[in-house]
Amino acid sequence: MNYGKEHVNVYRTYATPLEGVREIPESDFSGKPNTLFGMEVRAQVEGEEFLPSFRDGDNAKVVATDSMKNFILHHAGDYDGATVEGFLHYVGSEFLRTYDQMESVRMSADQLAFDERPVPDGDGGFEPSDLVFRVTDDESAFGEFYLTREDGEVVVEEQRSGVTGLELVKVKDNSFVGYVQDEYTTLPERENRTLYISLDIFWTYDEPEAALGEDPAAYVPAEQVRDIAQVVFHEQNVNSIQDLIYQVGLRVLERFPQLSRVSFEANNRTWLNVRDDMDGDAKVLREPPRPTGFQQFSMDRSDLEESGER
Ligand SMILES: O=c1[nH]c(=O)c2[nH]c(=O)[nH]c2[nH]1
Repeated sequence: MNYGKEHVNVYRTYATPLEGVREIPESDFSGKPNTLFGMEVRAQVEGEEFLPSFRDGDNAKVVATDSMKNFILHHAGDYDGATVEGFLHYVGSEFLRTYDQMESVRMSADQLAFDERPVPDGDGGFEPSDLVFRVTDDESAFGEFYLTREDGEVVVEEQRSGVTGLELVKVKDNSFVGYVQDEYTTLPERENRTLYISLDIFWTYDEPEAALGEDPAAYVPAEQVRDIAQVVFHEQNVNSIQDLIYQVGLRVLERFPQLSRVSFEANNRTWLNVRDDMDGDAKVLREPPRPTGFQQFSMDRSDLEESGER
């Protein structure tokens, strides 16, 4: 039994900048000004006291989902941190502190991305505008907290962070060979395909509080995980999407010892070759027809230890 509000879009200007994150070799991301901090938030609440609203039509304990929306919007103005996860933990905790009938809340959000735009710096070069941003539908940071109350205190039951909606194409140096060949097989083996994937990556911390970003050196920015995926894709000649996401997972666990788990949802969107008379690596490609393949994989630190032993 639960109810809540979703698609609560909130935009906060001049939020706290994210500074002091640890840098990694795969990424030039070292923080962001958060001049424009947007999120699409979802709030889901649970509690035995909501049963009469379902069973008897008695709304005495119901906080209207419209009020939940107002609560989220209002608290975006009071949040003094720099991360999606931090905001979700803050506003989720405030729900539990404000409304006794809420026993637990599941707060999640996708960050709405805005790109800095280059403008002349007056010295012959360019610098990012601090005023004008491009609205994008690029990949976005994701956060989720499931919070409950224990002895009157808010505790974290579950935490998940992520980056979703990555779309990457690698034009060559990907194969897909060696799979089962039987009477149902029509797909030709390919030593050098153009591989197009869409990818969501999720991670959980050993200590869920590290996801808040209050200690930036222990925080894992979605931008850095995105960059790891791109770099591993660039570097490795993989034999499948399965192979690729495993290699990305190892690198993420290696770079961020504060994470206990990383998981993937991949979709194969590889274009189809329409000509076999082109020179060299050149191809002409078209969209693939439905249906589409997917891969899901979850790994923890034991996978990293085993890979070191191989
Ligand atoms: O990377 C891939 N993994 C598969 O399992 C698969 N199956 C398929 O038809 N194409 C692909 N590509």
